[in-house]
Amino acid sequence: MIITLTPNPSLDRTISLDGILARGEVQRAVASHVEPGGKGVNICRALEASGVESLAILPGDALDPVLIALSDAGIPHLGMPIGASIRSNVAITEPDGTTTKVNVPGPVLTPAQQTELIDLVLDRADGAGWVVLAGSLPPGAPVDFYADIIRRLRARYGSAAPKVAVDSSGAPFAAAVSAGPDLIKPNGEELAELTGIPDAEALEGNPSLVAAASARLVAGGVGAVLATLGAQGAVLTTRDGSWLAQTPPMVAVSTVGAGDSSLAGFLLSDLAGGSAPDALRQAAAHGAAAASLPGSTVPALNQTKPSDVTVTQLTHPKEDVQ
Ligand SMILES: O=P(O)(O)OC[C@@]1(O)O[C@H](CO)[C@@H](O)[C@@H]1O
Repeated sequence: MIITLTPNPSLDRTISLDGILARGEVQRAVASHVEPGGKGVNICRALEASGVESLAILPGDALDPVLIALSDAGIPHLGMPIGASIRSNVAITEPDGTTTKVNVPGPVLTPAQQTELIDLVLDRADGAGWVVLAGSLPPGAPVDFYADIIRRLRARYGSAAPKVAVDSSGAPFAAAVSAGPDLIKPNGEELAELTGIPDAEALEGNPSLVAAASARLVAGGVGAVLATLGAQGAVLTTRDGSWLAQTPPMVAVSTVGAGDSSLAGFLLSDLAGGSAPDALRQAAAHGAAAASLPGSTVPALNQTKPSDVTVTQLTHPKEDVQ
């Protein structure tokens, strides 16, 4: 069982253009998709598509379009009523795969609502294999919101605590990293920010540098770093080493949620007893399959092609991981 917490979920609208996005112009879209979203929600959608038991915990009223869509799709979820609408995020995709995304802040969670949400996660985590803390924080939540959950899960369940994965951004991500989660899933930009590397683009294009930066986080107490690098592939770093996964070149349809699908692929392989390189291979296969689908559509395991993924071991100075 995998529990995800999405404290700032969204209704994702993806608008497809048949040309280039023109700022300041009126343009006609050729298609539009609406899906329940937010990183943890997407992860549960991907796990559910592959028959893996999961529960999406999120703030949201029973009649909110996001919760209705989750019910209609048969995604197990637990919504905490907030008396406000879940935000709507917009993505605009161009034929060459370029995706422009605009995310809005979302409804405020009061301190009492934050406590209630955290208690839901702590209570439901009993016996879970993984708890995934995913996405931005809603306005009103303190930066150590995720870090606090990690510490409280470990205080409550001790050696039986579920493993914790985090995918967020900015200060809340950095604070969570300092609590030593079992897995983090940054993209290149987030990894650069977490490790103080000024040139994110140079980092993304250099897998050995990604491995060395990730190794510093592992040395600091993070269990593993799954860095997703878009077309450059993905790099997994653990105390045992680093591996690079690469998929055949492709033109993306929509990259929205590809990172979430990668994390879902990693988790489902890990739950099935896969080795670190196996889990990385499935993560890359899931990410590529997601990018080939419209909107934030998630692939099922049988839509992914792990045999197309090349996994190679990377070297980085051993002292970096001690
Ligand atoms: O604003 P956040 O919480 O950082 O990201 C939200 C979001 O962009 O993440 C998912 C894709 O990863 C989308 O479903 C959703 O709109």
